[in-house]
Amino acid sequence: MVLEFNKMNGAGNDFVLVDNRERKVKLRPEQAVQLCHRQRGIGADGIMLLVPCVSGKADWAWDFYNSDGSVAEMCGNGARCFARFVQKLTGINSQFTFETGAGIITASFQGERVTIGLTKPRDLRLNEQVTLSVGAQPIHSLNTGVPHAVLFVPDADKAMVLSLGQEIRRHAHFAPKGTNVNFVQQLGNGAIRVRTFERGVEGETLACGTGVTASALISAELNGFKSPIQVQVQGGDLLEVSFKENGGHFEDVKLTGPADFVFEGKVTI
Ligand SMILES: N[C@@H](CCC[C@H](N)C(=O)O)C(=O)O
Repeated sequence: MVLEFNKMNGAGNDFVLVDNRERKVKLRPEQAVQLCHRQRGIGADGIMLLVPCVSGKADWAWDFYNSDGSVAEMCGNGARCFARFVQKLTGINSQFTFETGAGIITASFQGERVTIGLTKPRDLRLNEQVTLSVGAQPIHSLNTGVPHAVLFVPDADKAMVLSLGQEIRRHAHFAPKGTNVNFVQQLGNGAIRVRTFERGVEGETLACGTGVTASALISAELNGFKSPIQVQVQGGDLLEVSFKENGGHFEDVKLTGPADFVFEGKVTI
C-alpha cells in the first residue's frame, strides 16, 4: 500500500507521522524498521500513527514505534510533533488530549512552541550504586512515561554516551524492560545540559523529551533546581520543563519546545 506521511522533528529527535484516522494502515514492526532506516527508508528515530481514541478518554490516540520496531509507551519530543500534526490536519488551536501507552497527554500551542502535559512521574529511585565496567556509579532513575536512568557528569561533551549508555540500557539493574540513559551536566544558571542514549533507537539521539524531563526533575529533587528548568540538548535546542512540587511529589509536569515539519511524501510499504 501507499503510505502518505509527514517527516517532522522535535529538537532534532525525528519522526514519521501518518494519518491513520480511518485505521487502514496496519503497520508491522519490520515495516517500522524499514521506514525509519536512514539509508533504505525515510529515516527517523520513530513513527507515530494518529488513530481515533477508542477508550473515549481523550480526543485522539497514537500508535508509537521506535526505529527498531518496538512499541514505546510515550515520547516527549514525539508528542509535540504529534500535536502539530493533529493541528495541521484538524485546524485545532486550543488545548486537546491524546491517549498514549503511558496515559493521557495534553497538548497546547504557544506560538512556534508546543507544550505537553505529561503523565505523573513514577518509580523515582535515587543514588543506587550500579556496578559498571568503569566501577560502581550512583545512578538515579524515574519513569516519565518511559523509564530513564540519570547520571550526573562534570562535562557532557566528555560523557561516554555510546559505550556506557549501551551498558546501562541493558544492565540487569534495569531488567527486564531496560532503560533510556541520560548524562546530565549542571550548568551555572540553574539550567542543565542532557545527552541521551535511547532505548529502541539504540544510540544517541539529538534530544529526548521524557529524558530531559526526568533529568530536570531529578535535578530538582537532588540539587534544588527550581521550575521552570531550561535544558540544552545535543542538537543545540533549548527545552523547558515546568512542574509543581507537592510534599515530595511532582505534579503538573510540562515540557515545552519546538516541533517542526521537514517534508511530506508518499512511500510504498
Ligand atoms: N525520544 C523520546 C522517547 C521515545 C521512547 C524511548 N525510545 C523508549 O523506548 O523508551 C522522547 O522524546 O521522550
